[in-house]
Amino acid sequence: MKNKLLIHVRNIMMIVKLFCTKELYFSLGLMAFSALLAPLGTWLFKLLIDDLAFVHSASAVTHKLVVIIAGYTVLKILLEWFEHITAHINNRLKYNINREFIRQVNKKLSVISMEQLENPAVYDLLDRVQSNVNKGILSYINNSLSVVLPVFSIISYILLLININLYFPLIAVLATVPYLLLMNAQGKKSYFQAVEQSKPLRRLNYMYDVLTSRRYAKEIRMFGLIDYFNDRTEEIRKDLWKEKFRLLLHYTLGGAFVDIFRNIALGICLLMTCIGVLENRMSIGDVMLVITSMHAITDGLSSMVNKISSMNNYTLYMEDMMDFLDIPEDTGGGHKKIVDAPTIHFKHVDFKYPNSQTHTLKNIDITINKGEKIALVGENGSGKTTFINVLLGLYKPTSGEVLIGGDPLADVIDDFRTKTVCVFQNFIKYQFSVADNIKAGNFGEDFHKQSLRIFNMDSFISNLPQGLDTQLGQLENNDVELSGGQWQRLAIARALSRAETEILIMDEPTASLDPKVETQIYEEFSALCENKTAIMISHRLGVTMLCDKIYVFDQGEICEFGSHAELMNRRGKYYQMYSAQSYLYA
Ligand SMILES: Nc1ncnc2c1ncn2[C@@H]1O[C@H](COP(=O)(O)OP(=O)(O)OP(=O)(O)O)[C@@H](O)[C@H]1O
Repeated sequence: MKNKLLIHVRNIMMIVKLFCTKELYFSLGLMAFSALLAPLGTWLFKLLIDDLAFVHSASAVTHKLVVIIAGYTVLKILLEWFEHITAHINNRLKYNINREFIRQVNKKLSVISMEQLENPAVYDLLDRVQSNVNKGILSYINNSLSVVLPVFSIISYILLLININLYFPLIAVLATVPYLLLMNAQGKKSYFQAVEQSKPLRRLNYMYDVLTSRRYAKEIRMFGLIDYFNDRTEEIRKDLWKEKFRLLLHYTLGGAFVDIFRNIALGICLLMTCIGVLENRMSIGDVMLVITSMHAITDGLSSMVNKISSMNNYTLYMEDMMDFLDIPEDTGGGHKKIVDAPTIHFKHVDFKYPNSQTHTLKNIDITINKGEKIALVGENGSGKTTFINVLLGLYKPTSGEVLIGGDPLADVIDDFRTKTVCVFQNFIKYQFSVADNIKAGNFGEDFHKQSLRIFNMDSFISNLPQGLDTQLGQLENNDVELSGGQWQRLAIARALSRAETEILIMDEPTASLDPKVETQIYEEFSALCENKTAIMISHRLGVTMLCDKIYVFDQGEICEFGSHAELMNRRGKYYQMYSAQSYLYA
């Protein structure tokens, strides 16, 4: 177990490095000043009571009394002002930290390798980071301030109390020890509970999503699944809360028990002070001062202990943040090497998904030359999309190698990705304007308008209410929702918007298109892919006739390849698949 103090120092340094702003220093200064002024108020109040004890008529209001009341009033005004200003600065501080935190997490998320994202332990960590660390960092900072600040006022109150009785501060400190032990134990328990509950919580959030999301609404209603999902959600929620309530009950009972020590300590000091007043050794003002100071010391210490224990608790969340920042990144190799000729060579590639027992790709050994038009066909689950994932460097081969122009993919991946566009099977339907949807394919930059000429995209867009500026989706009332096929056409237009693309990959490009647009795509195919390497995955074998070569996948292996004519002559798997669909192309 590492030294906790060192861990706190390291965490605070990380926070300061990542998030520190002038607001933090200003807020710290104001809070320290307020903490020093508070005991001064108690002391003025004691003087006031002692003075009053000797005044017997209104006319005898002494000059000293007026000065004390004025001083006390000014002090109170100042303290309240500081409180308001600190609250305002803290809000700005929270906003800055929040913004910076989200930026850091998003930056990291975008470079975590796909293999890591497949790992359930990493997924749990991401969940914990996203749901806890934001809160954790803010609490950590607030707590570290709150640990330091009471020190000033506690010392001032101890000095006030020592004047009355040397042992009172010691009694106050000892009375807080049980609280320290309790808080330490509870902080650890609640973290481990959070870790344990992260999996069922993720399932619960998924169920909420299924129940409330617009995209599932149709199916949920049609299959009458509301009660079924509500019951399953309730089951998970009940289990989670049973455990949470158990821990909360421990907190409540433990808190009630340790409070006894603090109140007994206060009782003892009060009794000794009252005896002192009766014996004329102490004043009435001293009684008020003892009560206020004892409360201030025990509350201050409890709050410090509470904050330290929360810091320990949040240290574990901070550890999550550190682990998160340490997750290996898919930096794309970080190489500046340029792809000369984008010849793709899969050299005896095997691939297995991280959580899978079997290989999804087996001994794939093919070369795709620059400018070739390739079709990948095969039954569902035969490995076509996985082949593309490995080609794009989203997953690394388990064995074998992918070479681009003779260089290992990792060495040229940055340049390869700028020269390659892919329309994924589950492409994103951005709830942006049409123009922004297309720009997303061109690194967010303006695009070449001729990319819209394909299969009448330009006339389709000009018929939309605001043309290229039409907002798509369902975020606002006037947004326009497209059909599945229209979204798919837009996704293809997005892919073609980047003029310098050399490799065009399309996974099921015509799946949602009507036969008219599909035919149009086939007619325009050569123009679309002019001078480009094109790789198409398709179950509709009409497109394969336009390709130079067809690779037939079967259970992760390439069982046949050749041109349409060659494969038809061969009368193997491709022939069977094509014959089954031939009525479509008659
Ligand atoms: N992330 C994943 N983790 C584990 N196994 C996966 C993952 N993605 C796909 N698989 C498995 O890999 C196999 C090949 O899937 P892939 O998506 O490559 O097939 P496909 O030929 O593209 O299928 P389809 O024609 O249905 O799109 C399937 O058995 C699938 O279950």
